[in-house]
Amino acid sequence: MLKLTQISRSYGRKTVLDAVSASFPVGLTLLVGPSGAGKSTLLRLIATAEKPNKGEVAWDGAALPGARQALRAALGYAPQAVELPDDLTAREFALHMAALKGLDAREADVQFGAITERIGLHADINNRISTFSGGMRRRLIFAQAMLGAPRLLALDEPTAELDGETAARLSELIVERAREAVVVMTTHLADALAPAAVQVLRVDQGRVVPA
Ligand SMILES: Nc1ncnc2c1ncn2[C@@H]1O[C@H](COP(=O)(O)OP(=O)(O)OP(=O)(O)O)[C@@H](O)[C@H]1O
Repeated sequence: MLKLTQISRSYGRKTVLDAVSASFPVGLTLLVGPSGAGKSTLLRLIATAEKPNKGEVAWDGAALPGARQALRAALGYAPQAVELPDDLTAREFALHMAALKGLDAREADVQFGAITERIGLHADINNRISTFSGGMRRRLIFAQAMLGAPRLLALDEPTAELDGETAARLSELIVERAREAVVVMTTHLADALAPAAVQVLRVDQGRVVPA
């Protein structure tokens, strides 16, 4: 379980999140809200890619920073925009990410094969990332986040830029993982996944409230 208590985050004078409290149990939590509302900011705070100005993040009942390593060890994170190493093949990149997570290389390779098979990327895993389209890059970012069966999965618009069928395949994997993991996902298209979610939270004007 992930818990945020009275979290605030500002950029300069702009307060993006204002004393936000929320709990994220095992299952799928969807974060919705208008563009620029702070959904990605909230996800970066959860993924420890950024620190709040105020407030507390707790994982498994223990507060950060003490619990930061435990949270990171449990984390799979698919940010919205990230620069990928164009010279590597998708598989090389995935194995690099797996090594950073401390996963066994052979096991990670098998997992990467299975995940990419499910999301229609398998035929391309030995191709250089430089040849990848936007949708292929997004699927690769998603696939690396899923390595190691993370107990905490933070996904920023994972189905953006994907066609309906591919988005549905990703969604299936997300829902499967959410059976045993805390999954927090931002989306502009909550309708399709809302029935599978334990909660839908709306981020707007500094607040996070049930949608
Ligand atoms: N590093 C930063 N420096 C300054 N301002 C930032 C930074 N990151 C985010 N912001 C601002 O914080 C606000 C929230 O941005 P965020 O990306 O979290 O919104 P979002 O809800 O994810 O939007 P979208 O749905 O368009 O992805 C925006 O006004 C954005 O300009």
